[in-house]
Amino acid sequence: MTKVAVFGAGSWGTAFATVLANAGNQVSIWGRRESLCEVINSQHENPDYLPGLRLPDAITATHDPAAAADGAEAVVLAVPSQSLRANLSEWAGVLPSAVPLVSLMKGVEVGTTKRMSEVIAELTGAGPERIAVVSGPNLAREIAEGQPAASVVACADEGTATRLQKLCHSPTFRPYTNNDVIGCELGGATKNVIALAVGMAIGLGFGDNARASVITRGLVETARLGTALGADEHTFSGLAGLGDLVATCSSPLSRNRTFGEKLGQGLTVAEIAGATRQVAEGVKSCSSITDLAHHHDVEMPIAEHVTRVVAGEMTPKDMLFSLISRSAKSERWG
Ligand SMILES: NC(=O)c1ccc[n+]([C@@H]2O[C@H](COP(=O)([O-])OP(=O)(O)OC[C@H]3O[C@@H](n4cnc5c(N)ncnc54)[C@H](O)[C@@H]3O)[C@@H](O)[C@H]2O)c1
Ligand SMILES: O=P(O)(O)OC[C@H](O)CO
Repeated sequence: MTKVAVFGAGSWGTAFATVLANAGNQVSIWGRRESLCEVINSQHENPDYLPGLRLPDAITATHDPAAAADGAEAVVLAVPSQSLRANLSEWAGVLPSAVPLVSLMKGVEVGTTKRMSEVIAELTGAGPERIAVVSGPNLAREIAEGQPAASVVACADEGTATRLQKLCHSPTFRPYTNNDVIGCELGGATKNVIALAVGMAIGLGFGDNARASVITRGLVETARLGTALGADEHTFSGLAGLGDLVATCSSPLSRNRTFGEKLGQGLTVAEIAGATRQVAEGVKSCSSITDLAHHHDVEMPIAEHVTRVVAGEMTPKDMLFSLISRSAKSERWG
């Protein structure tokens, strides 16, 4: 049986471990809290992130990164984007030197504006043929419940992507390969920011026209940034683009949409963040995505406005009416 290591015992790390186990692999999860690892091993459940769901027997958890990585034929990384650099500095010595490193993360590093695959390359020295990304419409709870979903395994090396595709193709999870790592990562990170805006519209009591308008124009600005950075524009109409954007902006399970909804209802960033242990990546990544847009001279009005709301410089209501009142133009991708 193939062993896969999953670093991160949160919602998605645990749900993706379930996919891997259901696809026939032995999975070792590294968890930050020893007490949670003990509960996963003894009760086959992750009560903090996926309460009430029984995990497959092929999943075990450990607080020891060397034990998690030992003998693994692939290493999956599922920690918050902004902690990845610090985490990899600690783990670099124990990660196997020749196996694929798979990012499940949907964020852009604050300060450096690096995508997660770039942080992985910098910290581990791995080449593009070893670094992959899994991204798509994959709300963790639904996946862990065994509800059907598709996703994308992106890697510059087709052979690596195909091997990883086989590792995670389960009876309910259908992965497609893609060689556009940049597009898949930017699709995943930017949809979180658009979901914040959609959530704000919902929190303000606006209806489906407002949501659909933000989703559609959000996809346009995501593709605009992506193509400026070298992504394939077709990626944005695929699972890691439109697919993930629609799932996230439609689902009450989305942490980013929910965060936006609470902003729209008048709560502050500090109040909302203080009330949850889960990460809403868009709250930090909105500023790095806006920075990326500035560096590449790309117009991203929704991301810009969300960044201002998160920084406390604008209210959600002012944001939506400011977006509407921008100078009128032609509908186009360029
Ligand atoms: N939850 C989903 O539905 C989902 C789906 C696809 C992708 N993702 C992405 O996966 C990544 C992980 O998200 P998640 O949903 O598992 O988040 P989560 O909030 O559910 O869990 C985060 C995990 O990281 C750990 N953690 C927090 N701070 C840490 C630190 N400084 N060092 C190490 N570990 C730390 C937490 O203890 C927890 O185990 C994010 O980038 C997210 O966007 C999530
Ligand atoms: O709960 P969110 O908002 O982090 O979104 C989860 C996934 O990324 C959906 O694909």
